[in-house]
Amino acid sequence: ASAWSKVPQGPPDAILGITEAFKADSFKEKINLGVGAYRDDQGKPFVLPSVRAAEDKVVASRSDKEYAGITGIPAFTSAAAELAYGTDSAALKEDRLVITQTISGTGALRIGGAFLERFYPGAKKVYLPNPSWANHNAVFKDSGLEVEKYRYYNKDTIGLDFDGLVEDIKAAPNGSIILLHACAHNPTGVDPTQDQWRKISDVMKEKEHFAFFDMAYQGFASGNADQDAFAPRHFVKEGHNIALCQSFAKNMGLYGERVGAFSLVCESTEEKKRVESQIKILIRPFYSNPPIHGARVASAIMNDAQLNQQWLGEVKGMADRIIEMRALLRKNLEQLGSKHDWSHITSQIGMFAFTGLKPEQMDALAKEHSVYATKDGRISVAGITSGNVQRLAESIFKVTG
Ligand SMILES: Cc1ncc(COP(=O)(O)O)c(CN[C@@H](CCC(=O)O)C(=O)O)c1O
Repeated sequence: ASAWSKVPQGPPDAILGITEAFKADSFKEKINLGVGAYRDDQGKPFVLPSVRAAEDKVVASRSDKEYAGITGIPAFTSAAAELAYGTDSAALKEDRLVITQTISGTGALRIGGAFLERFYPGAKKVYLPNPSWANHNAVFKDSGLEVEKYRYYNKDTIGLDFDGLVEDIKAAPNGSIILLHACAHNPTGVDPTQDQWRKISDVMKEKEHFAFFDMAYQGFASGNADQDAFAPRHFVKEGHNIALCQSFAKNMGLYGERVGAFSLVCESTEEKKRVESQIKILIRPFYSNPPIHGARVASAIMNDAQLNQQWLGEVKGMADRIIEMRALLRKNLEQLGSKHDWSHITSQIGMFAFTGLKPEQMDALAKEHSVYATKDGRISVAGITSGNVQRLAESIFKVTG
């Protein structure tokens, strides 16, 4: 028998599988609200002009194609660190930060998970918000960590279950690893307020928990990169030595270039050196060293004052279009006479709206209306355009009454 005769058929990916179903639909007015990837008002993928300009510079430089170091392109990682932690960060000034380039945000999470599995002194278990990004579970399980949940979302208020969150964080054994979405929570679009983040930081300090931040949407949530990084920066100011995962897929539109970074705030430069040596030992047998093109483009943007300003303006433009589509969808639903309260569509933030629709209603949207999104009721607002918002509202109205 073949070596693989025992290999079982696996299910399609909860998120990426939606695009496959969308592509298979021949209806010309079909709408894809599945994958969290930005689209312009014509529903087309958007390559930021600042990225095109930076890419032209990179190509014109005729650089060689030598290996990068194991932790990637230094000009990229130092700029990524400044973007995330802020130029005035004590961790940067005191040279206490380990940072490595990674294969986008997923790679950052995986390297982080693998490092914690190998070296975390406490329980090898990570607490994820309920719900969280569909891939978090597998990333940490495959890293060899156990996965638990903490309450995050209140389905009755379609808002944050803050009391439940605090209770579960307090109930976790001291020194637990807690995963936190820095901004634009996926899939709910519900973020703690700054005051709630302050409270979470206090509770986690009391419990000596380890804060593991996933920041996949910096700049993309509010349109302001500093505002979106409030939580990790506050935690570092409060003395938490955090882990942080960055993705440049959404805020730079570098999806397929796979540009990201993983960083760890350490106690001292001496500790940083030891930790960095082990991060390199961990990465080397994984993929040895990262791809250079995307990181060079991101570095060319962040290290050039004019391109960086242009980029930040373009990120704000994307965030603004998302916010506008939220308002349009809510308005259309209300104009159709829907009796439901749709205020969460405009109060949520970032790429996604958590509609509150049930799996069978999401199935109906796909089967009867050619509107594709994940079964949990999440819609990628970036897939909404001024051209399809009316049909989308009508479709949602029909399945929710
Ligand atoms: C919270 C969170 N972390 C990490 C990632 C990983 O992004 P990278 O592309 O590896 O940088 C995503 C992307 N989630 C989007 C995109 C599609 C996907 O990978 O699931 C989504 O949820 O639709 C995310 O939403």
